[in-house]
Amino acid sequence: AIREILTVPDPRLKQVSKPVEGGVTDDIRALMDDMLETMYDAPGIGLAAIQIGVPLRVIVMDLAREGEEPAPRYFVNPEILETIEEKKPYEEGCLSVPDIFDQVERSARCRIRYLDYDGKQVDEWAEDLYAVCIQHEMDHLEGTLFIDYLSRLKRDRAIDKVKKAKIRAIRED
Ligand SMILES: O=C(O)C[C@@H](Cc1ccccc1)C(=O)SCC(=O)c1ccccc1
Ligand SMILES: [Zn+2]
Repeated sequence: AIREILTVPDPRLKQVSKPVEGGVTDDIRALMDDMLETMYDAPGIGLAAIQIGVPLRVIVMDLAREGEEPAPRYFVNPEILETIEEKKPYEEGCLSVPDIFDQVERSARCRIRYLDYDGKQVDEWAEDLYAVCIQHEMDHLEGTLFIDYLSRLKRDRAIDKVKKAKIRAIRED
């Protein structure tokens, strides 16, 4: 089912998400199915469970472009084990900070470990957009948004713009 995506300044987005206990159960898989459906509908390329109000360490992602075969990825209890020194800037967006885009620098490559949809442990290196997106999503699990890396002025302006857009949307209904 498509779930509501929380947007700033919702305080729930600042929660630190808890690890999934008891492995990848059918309930966790049902949650990830809803997350993926919600992400595709937005549309987006990633989603953390806290963005639909579930404070669990679960992430979904699909980096496939328009017209390409969907390539869904599922991450349960993901950890970043290593990052390299080299940093790269990228123009990021966030479904919880709609219509705001700004440059953020992150490690160019990182080594991640997680449980996949079937509960199997995966340990792999991420680079390019995969590295950018997984670091963005992992931040969500710590209650951190990409606008937290911007200046206070830019962050406050972004939050104000999202607030105003929400009020406009309510008036138009
Ligand atoms: O809020 C999120 O986690 C989703 C976010 C992920 C992300 C995007 C860009 C850089 C880092 C992380 C988004 O998907 S924002 C929407 C977006 O970037 C996009 C939407 C449609 C097609 C392609 C990109
Ligand atoms: Zn985000």
